[in-house]
Amino acid sequence: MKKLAVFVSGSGSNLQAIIDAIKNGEICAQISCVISNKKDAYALERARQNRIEAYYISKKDFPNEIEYEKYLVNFLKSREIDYIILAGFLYIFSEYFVEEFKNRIVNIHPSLLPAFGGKGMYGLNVHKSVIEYGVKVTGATVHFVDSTTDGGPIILQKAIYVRDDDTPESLQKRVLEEVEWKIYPVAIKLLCEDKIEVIGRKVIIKDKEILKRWELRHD
Ligand SMILES: Nc1nc2c(c(=O)[nH]1)N[C@@H](CN(C=O)c1ccc(C(=O)N[C@@H](CCC(=O)O)C(=O)O)cc1)CN2
Ligand SMILES: NCC(=O)N[C@@H]1O[C@H](COP(=O)([O-])[O-])[C@@H](O)[C@H]1O
Repeated sequence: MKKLAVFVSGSGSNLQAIIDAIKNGEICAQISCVISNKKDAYALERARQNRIEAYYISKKDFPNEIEYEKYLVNFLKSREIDYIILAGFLYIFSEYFVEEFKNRIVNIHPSLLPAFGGKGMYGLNVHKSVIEYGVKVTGATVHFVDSTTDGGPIILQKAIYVRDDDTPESLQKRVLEEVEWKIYPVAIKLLCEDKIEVIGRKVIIKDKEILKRWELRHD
């Protein structure tokens, strides 16, 4: 059974979707720990409610970023973590950390990358930019994490239409409910079942049936 570490900074609704998918047997994995860099993140409470080890570990408590990341690497390796799941985690890892877990860190971003990604693009900021730009479709992207910000190989995407009367808040709610909470558990299931192959920037999903079932088929 694969061991997951989930990194969070906020309310943890994506964490909850993953917890629920494990509980209902969709994902065969164990969340070994939840780690947040925000002490008051409700996601930590969600972990505790589900008897998952919850840790507040912040860069602020280390002399610099590299010491923070070295601590995290040792913390994760000592627990023999297989995959690192970023779920609203608002810290950008250096190349050092990413290389320690190459193609074993995934992230969900609330837009159709590469649009509306990069530094400063997180949470409501993304949906504000989407509405201001006037695009007709948006959605979410699950991708591998590399040394860039939001530029890693794309695993899954799903689109929804932007409505004329959407606010950033209404759009965020729909992207979470209709896209994120669906595609992230599917992506993690595929990862844990070794059904994802990465060839350069291309990501091949080796289980077309699950994509069809979740209307994520792309060929
Ligand atoms: N090396 C990588 N690390 C991370 C990635 C990544 O793709 N590569 N994804 C992010 C998550 N993310 C978007 O999906 C993201 C998170 C945070 C930011 C950002 O600009 N953060 C601010 C600080 C925000 C705060 O602390 O309140 C900043 O760094 O100035 C952009 C994108 C996770 N890590
Ligand atoms: N760039 C990263 C980013 O913006 N991530 C976004 O933060 C939110 C976290 O919500 P949650 O804490 O309820 O899962 C989610 O919408 C996720 O896509």
